[in-house]
Amino acid sequence: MTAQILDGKATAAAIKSELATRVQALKDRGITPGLGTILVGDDVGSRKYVAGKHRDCAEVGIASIQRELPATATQEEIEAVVRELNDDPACTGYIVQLPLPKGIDENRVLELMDPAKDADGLHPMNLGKLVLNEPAPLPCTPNGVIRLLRQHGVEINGAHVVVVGRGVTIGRSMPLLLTRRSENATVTQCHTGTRDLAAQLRQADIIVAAAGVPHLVKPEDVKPGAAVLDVGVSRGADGKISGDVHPGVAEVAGWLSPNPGGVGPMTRAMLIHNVVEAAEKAAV
Ligand SMILES: Nc1nc2c(c(=O)[nH]1)N[C@@H](CN(C=O)c1ccc(C(=O)N[C@@H](CCC(=O)O)C(=O)O)cc1)CN2
Repeated sequence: MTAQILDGKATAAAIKSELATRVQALKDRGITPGLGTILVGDDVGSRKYVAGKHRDCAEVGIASIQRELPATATQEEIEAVVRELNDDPACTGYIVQLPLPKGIDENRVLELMDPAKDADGLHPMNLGKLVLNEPAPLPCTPNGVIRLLRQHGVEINGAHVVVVGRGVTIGRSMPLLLTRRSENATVTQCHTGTRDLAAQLRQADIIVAAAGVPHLVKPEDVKPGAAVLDVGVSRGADGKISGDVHPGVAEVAGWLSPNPGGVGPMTRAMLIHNVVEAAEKAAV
């Protein structure tokens, strides 16, 4: 078996094209959405991701507001920029690129954001709304995973999904999205404390690998025909990306998201989606 590719690049391009039409409709009413980003430090990956987010903004007609601080920035300096974007009317939504440098209280920074401008869906109020099933911006990577599966006709309803990872940007909220009535999946969440990960993986109809451990998911751990989403990113000294999924999985899985070119572009498309939705909501 050779897996069908879950093409994040093409799917994201189609979503962005539809969003560009909605941005134009807002502009026709005199409203220009603006995405702000706060980047702290010099992590190569974070810098690339933020640059990609601003390229997407230009592509769909959203204004860009970029704030950068050095790795030595203090908690107070970062919080001052958060307050500035909270108060800036040109900034209709923004994100704080994660992770923040060691020693910075990430949660305090996220809590300080105006929840109405939280384009990532990571403010505690918006995560709480997700738990309560109330409308809120959805975390971008988990939402991108679901859109990618739907676009390629992978059955989520009734599927057993194994999520590997418990980080704030995906692992924590992925099960919440998957177990909504609209998705109706059964989820097992695994992490570094899971005793026999391979045994859990072998039960899965869908695997979402977001551990950040290169080639953690091996071909022999995958049920033939399963859908495998490679979310984790480990970057070598040469800047080359290794995903969480061993390349041999392509011979066993029914569907596989490439990395790069899978969930990454979908994360960015879902961010633009959140910015457009927030601007439309504010315009009513
Ligand atoms: N505030 C946030 N921080 C982080 C998030 C997030 O959703 N919000 N998620 C990840 C990183 N991430 C988003 O910021 C992200 C990861 C990957 C990509 C992407 O387009 N990747 C490309 C490859 C790019 C490259 O060459 O390195 C791909 O997969 O094709 C975009 C965004 C952690 N932080």
